[in-house]
Amino acid sequence: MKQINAREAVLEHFRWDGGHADVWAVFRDGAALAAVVRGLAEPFRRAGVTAVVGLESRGFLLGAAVAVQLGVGFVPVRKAAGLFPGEKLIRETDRDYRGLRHTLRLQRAALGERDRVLLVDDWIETGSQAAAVRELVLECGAGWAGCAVIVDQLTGRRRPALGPIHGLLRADELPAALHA
Ligand SMILES: O=P(O)(O)OC[C@H]1O[C@H](OP(=O)(O)OP(=O)(O)O)[C@H](O)[C@@H]1O
Repeated sequence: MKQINAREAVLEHFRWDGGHADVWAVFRDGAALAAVVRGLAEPFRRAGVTAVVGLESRGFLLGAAVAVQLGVGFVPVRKAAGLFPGEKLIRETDRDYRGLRHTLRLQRAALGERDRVLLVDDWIETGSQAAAVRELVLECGAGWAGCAVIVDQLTGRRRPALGPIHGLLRADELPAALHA
């Protein structure tokens, strides 16, 4: 498979549809998906990461792929619905980019004090969901390695606590023509 640059891969395949970002379109192309996964993993290869955490739903796909790149396991954070066995830690988020609050769940046995955790997601905007994930991770006694995201649109107060944040692109780098 031809190797392409992660940023170029996103810019080529990313779509706006009815005013909404369609990040799934990036994943349909095998070379683009591979480039994005490598690009997300790269800044954290020597960061001592022992586990990747991913948020339902796109964070599941990307997080598991980045975990394989880093040679570590994947830990899911699920939203309210869906079977999720065992003891859970639970956090309510502040309002996210859609004005919604979510109930996030993490299996208590998934992480411990020896872990250093990287959050992988497609997009960060208000950081409300990432902040709740970080609280869950810390409640397990694990350390925080930062965030790897495709699009970094985070401004404001949450940035220092969630960092380092490595984004492949800033939201203002996405082609304006595609906003239509
Ligand atoms: O920075 P915030 O304002 O908290 O928003 C970022 C989160 O929102 C999106 O997920 P979404 O809730 O749309 O779920 P999805 O992946 O199932 O579409 C995105 O994948 C992040 O997880």
